[in-house]
Order: sequence, then structure tokens, then C-alpha cells
Amino acid sequence: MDKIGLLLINLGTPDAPDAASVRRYLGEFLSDRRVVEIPKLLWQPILRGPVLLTRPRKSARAYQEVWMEGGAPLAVHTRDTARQLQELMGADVTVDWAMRYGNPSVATRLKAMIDAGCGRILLAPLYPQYCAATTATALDAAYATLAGLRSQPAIRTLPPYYADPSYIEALRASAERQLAQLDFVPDLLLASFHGMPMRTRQLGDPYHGQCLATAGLLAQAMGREVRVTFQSRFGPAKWLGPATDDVLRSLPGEGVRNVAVLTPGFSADCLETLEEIAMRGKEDFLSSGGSQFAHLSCLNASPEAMVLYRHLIDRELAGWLER
Ligand SMILES: C=CC1=C(C)c2cc3[nH]c(cc4nc(cc5[nH]c(cc1n2)c(C)c5CCC(=O)O)C(CCC(=O)O)=C4C)c(C)c3C=C
Ligand SMILES: [Fe+2]
Ligand SMILES: [Fe+2]
Repeated sequence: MDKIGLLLINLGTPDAPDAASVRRYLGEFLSDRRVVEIPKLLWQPILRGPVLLTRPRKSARAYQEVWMEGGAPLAVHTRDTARQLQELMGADVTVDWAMRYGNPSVATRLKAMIDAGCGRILLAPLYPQYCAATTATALDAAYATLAGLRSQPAIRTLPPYYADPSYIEALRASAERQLAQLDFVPDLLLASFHGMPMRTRQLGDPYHGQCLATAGLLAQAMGREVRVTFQSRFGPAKWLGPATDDVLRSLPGEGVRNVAVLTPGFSADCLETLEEIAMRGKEDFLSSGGSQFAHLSCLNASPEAMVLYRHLIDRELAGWLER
């Protein structure tokens, strides 16, 4: 039988925390028509002008605040996840990882897997909630690579797992482990998801409903309220709300003194969780009168994450792997 490959795909991140690297990364990311759905002729001059002239320097400073010894947090955690999964899966499955934007690219890692003899490949975009701007474009990149091949491998894709009991259990266990380590008891749990332009929801993207479903199931599993917000607004269009920063600033006025923020839509910690939430979100909350703030880490390559991914992957590989 053919060798089996598992390719974890995450969003992407710059190669280094400097303006030139961030400009290259943002140029690729924000040129994706799945991400910014403005006609190319209108958007490219704005992107190449004001956006790429100003944002890279500001973002590079933010990346410098969270950069790790092994590189960008998103890359470090995604690589750790792949390495640990490789150990768990054993020699039957070749595990690798790639980024939709930047490096290592989907094209290079997918081709390497095929060159290594993998005739059956499971593509696993690490997004619990489906969104065209994340899941679909990650798969587009893989299919574009396959389009250039005479001999293609058999392909399966990991479905969104936003309501899968194994995902909800991983979130619950990870949150409760971290809550037990805090030196305060939060009055409220906030689940902050990455935002999207409101228009994508009206056009039928299921992302918003899947975020609400995840938070509802997590609230049920934890037996307490989990309030949903959306972060990382970009550009002048109306985005999904309520906005995380607005809510963090208004909570003290509602009598919420202590808050813990989860970011369950991100499989791994990254700029958006470590800088935007754990640093700027904390400041928003404390400067508005809050007393104690905690950001709970993403699943990353935690023991809870390994149980989750092993379960999701084994289910997709059933029939390919005769264990
Ligand atoms: C129009 C812009 C954007 C859409 C739509 C969007 C959707 C979206 N993004 C993620 C996950 C991540 N985004 C990250 C960074 C990031 N996102 C945008 C813009 C849009 N995202 C920008 C401009 C940036 C770069 C950072 C900055 O300059 O502020 C990241 C982190 C990357 C990292 O290197 O750490 C993630 C992860 C999701 C899940 C999503 C839709 C649901
Ligand atoms: Fe984003
Ligand atoms: Fe951000």
C-alpha cells in the first residue's frame, strides 16, 4: 500500500520580526482574494500604497514583543504539534507542517511528501471553525500544487471540528487546567474569536455560526457563561461583533472585576493572541478599571491537543490505515 502523509496547515507568519519580512508576508496574505474581497484593481493600489507603507513597521514591533527563541510563535507551536504527532502516529504516517502564507509553503511541503512516496495524503487545515479566508484558501493552495502534477496522490481533508465533542473536551480540560493555576477567580470567561467582515456572513460563510456553536458547547461543558467577542478588526468595513477590545473596556463598568480570555478559534498562539489579547487586551481591561486579567493559552501542542488531533486524524485515516 502507498505511504500515508499528514500535512498540518496553518495561516502563516513572517520569517523574521522586521519590517521587510512583515511586508513580504502581508503582501502575500492580503493579496489573497479569499481574504480581502475587494476588486483587485481597487484593492492593490491601497495595499501597495498606504497599507504596506505603514503597517509592516508597526506590526514588526508587535512581532518583536512575542517572538520566541525558535521563531514566530505560530510556527513554533505548529512545528511542535507536527513533531509530537509524528511520534504518536509512528512510522505508518509521515507528518509534516506548512503555512498558507510565507514559509514553509504548502507547495514545497506537499511536493516533498509526494516525492517521499506518499500516495495518500490527509490535508489538515488547523482551523476548528470553517472560514473561506482560512480553511478554503489553505486547501486552494494544496489543490493548485496538485494541478501541476501528472500523477496525483489520493487526498482527504480534515473537516471543521468546531462542535466535535473531542474538541470541546480539549478546550474544557485545557481551560480548567489553566484556571486552576491562576491566583484569582475570574468573574467571567470571554471567548474571543478572530473577526471577519460582516458581509461574508451575509454571503453565506458559516464561520460566525460555528464560533457561536463552539462557545455554546463549551459553556455547557464548563457549566458557566462563556461570552463571545470578535477581535482583530481590519479596514473600514463593518466586522462581526461585539468587538473584543470594546467589551474588555466596558466590562469593569458592568461590575466584572476579574476576567479570563480564551481564544478557541486559534489552534496555536500567535500575534493575535499574545500581543493583541494578552498584552493590549489586558491593558484595555485594567485601564478601564478591571483588577485581574488572564489570557488562557491556545491548545498549541499541549497534552489536550494531542488527544484531540489523534482522535480527529485516526477517524479520517480509517480505511487508509488498517490498524
Ligand atoms: C482582511 C483581513 C483579514 C481577515 C479577513 C482575516 C481573517 C482571519 N485571520 C485568522 C487568523 C490569523 N490572522 C492573523 C494575523 C492577521 N490577520 C490579518 C487580517 C485578516 N485576517 C492581518 C493583517 C494579520 C497580521 C498581523 C497584523 O499585521 O496585525 C494571525 C496571526 C499570524 C501570526 O503571524 O502570528 C492568525 C492566526 C482567522 C482565523 C481568520 C478568519 C476567521
Ligand atoms: Fe487574521
Ligand atoms: Fe491584530
